[in-house]
Amino acid sequence: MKEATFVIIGGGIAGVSCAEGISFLSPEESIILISSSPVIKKVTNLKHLTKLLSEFSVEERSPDSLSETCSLLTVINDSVTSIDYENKIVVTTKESIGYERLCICSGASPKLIDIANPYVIGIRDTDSVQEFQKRVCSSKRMVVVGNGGIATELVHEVEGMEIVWVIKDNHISATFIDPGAAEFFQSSLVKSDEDKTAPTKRMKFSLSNAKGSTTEAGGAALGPDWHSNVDLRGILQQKSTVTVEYKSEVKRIIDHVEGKNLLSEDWPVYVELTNGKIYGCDFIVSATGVVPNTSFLDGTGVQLSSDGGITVNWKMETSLPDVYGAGDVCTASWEPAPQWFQMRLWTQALQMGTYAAKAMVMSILGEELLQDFAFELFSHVTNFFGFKVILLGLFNGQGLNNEYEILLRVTKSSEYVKLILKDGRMQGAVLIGDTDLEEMCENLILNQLDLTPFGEELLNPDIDIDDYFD
Ligand SMILES: Cc1cc2nc3c(=O)[nH]c(=O)nc-3n(C[C@H](O)[C@H](O)[C@H](O)COP(=O)(O)OP(=O)(O)OC[C@H]3O[C@@H](n4cnc5c(N)ncnc54)[C@H](O)[C@@H]3O)c2cc1C
Ligand SMILES: NC(=O)C1=CN([C@@H]2O[C@H](COP(=O)(O)OP(=O)(O)OC[C@H]3O[C@@H](n4cnc5c(N)ncnc54)[C@H](O)[C@@H]3O)[C@@H](O)[C@H]2O)C=CC1
Repeated sequence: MKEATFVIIGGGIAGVSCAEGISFLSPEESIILISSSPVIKKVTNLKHLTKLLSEFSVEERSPDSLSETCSLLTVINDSVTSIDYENKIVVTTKESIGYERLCICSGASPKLIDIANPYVIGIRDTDSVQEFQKRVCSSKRMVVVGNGGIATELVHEVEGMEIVWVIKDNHISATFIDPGAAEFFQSSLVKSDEDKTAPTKRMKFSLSNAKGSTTEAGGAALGPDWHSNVDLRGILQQKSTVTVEYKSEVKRIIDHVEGKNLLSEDWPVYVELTNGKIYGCDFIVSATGVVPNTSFLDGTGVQLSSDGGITVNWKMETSLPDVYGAGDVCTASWEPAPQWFQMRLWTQALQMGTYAAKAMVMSILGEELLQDFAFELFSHVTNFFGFKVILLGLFNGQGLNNEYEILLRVTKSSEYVKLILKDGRMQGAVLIGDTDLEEMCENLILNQLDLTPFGEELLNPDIDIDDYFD
């Protein structure tokens, strides 16, 4: 039987950063990484924008490429089928592997609205993007269900199609942004070019009187800009049109025969929405979140959280002895720092993988572990509708029970800045466009300075606010 001091399940960002972390801290220990996917995901071009915000590329590499940084690492391309935690053995389809410490980084899979319907697809890995591209290039209309990261990206990227976007909420991209930011992006939905103008709004208001807006296992998940090298063009010779169906869900999916009778239009498949409308389309994208890959743990009694993730404590330990978890597969179940919470994102997969490595190495050495600084503040940088989007801390007032103030500055088609303040102290920020405010906001959230004396000047575009804090 093969054996290693450290065994890792998963070749996504969490698993690979865990292997690299162990090799860095304990280069003389053996590591086996088992992954169902033949390629591994490696973080490259890491660029720190601030202490906690970082941008990076994610590359698909052959497992051999890891030998540069991890000399005692063996990568096995196989699927884990079960774990015998009492005897410290991982069972794959071909063999059994012994461990001293195990880290589960098996990621998540798309949670589809109808897993059995061939017209419903999800997007997660390279294979699923190829399938998506195949559908797009021969289609006129798709229905996109969901209002998170994938739906937001697709609606912007796909050309030459009619897109019907079905969302439960009353504004777009609700997983990430507030109604005000959604309004800022709204012009991008009609894909027109607007002039950049001077700031149109700069105001301070409390939430209550804010106007209108209150403010199983496939490959590893895709990397940033996954769509940039994929031709996502439908068969219509025009820009895509987007029809948003707000506050609605898919009530049922209707087959070709019944749908044609109901609608007198000929489409491969139809959806009936909870608002009573029926749309025919070529296919349906279910961008409705993820479900952690844990089926190989059935029968172990491992503690799972209500979202299906493996419960982990602040040391990334699961409820099974010497078994750790990191990335999308796990649910952070410790008392978080006031401005941190979990979202299933690259940055957190990287941070958790690296930190789990440290926790496992410290536990073997019997040394004390301290909580990582990365878990002090939620931070995320991404790109929506062609704009840089930075989210810091409680960027949507999460957990503040609507008891906060918003400072807002909007320059149409250029920037959207929203700061969340409670008792004069900054709790979170949404920075869209090239605002250059990320460092200041990060510092102000971390140091909890009383900002009452600055008032609205904090967002005065004519004042270099950094001068105040030098
Ligand atoms: C289309 C798309 C776009 C995204 N865009 C962004 C973005 O812009 N920014 C961002 O921060 N996040 C983004 N994400 C989320 C991000 O990709 C994930 O949070 C992150 O990659 C999770 O990494 P992970 O290592 O935990 O899991 P995964 O990447 O899912 O890796 C899991 C690994 O485990 C392996 N595995 C699973 N089960 C087994 C088994 N039984 N045996 C052996 N191996 C197994 C898989 O093959 C895979 O190698 C996006 C996700 C998708 C799908
Ligand atoms: N730029 C970024 O940061 C991106 C991040 N991602 C990440 O990848 C993962 C997968 O992305 P998404 O699938 O977009 O998940 P998500 O968690 O971002 O969004 C899921 C959306 O689906 C909705 N939903 C759930 N069940 C539904 C149902 N039955 N009917 C209608 N709507 C339903 C939710 O309300 C939510 O709007 C997530 O972890 C996400 O954070 C994905 C793409 C881009």
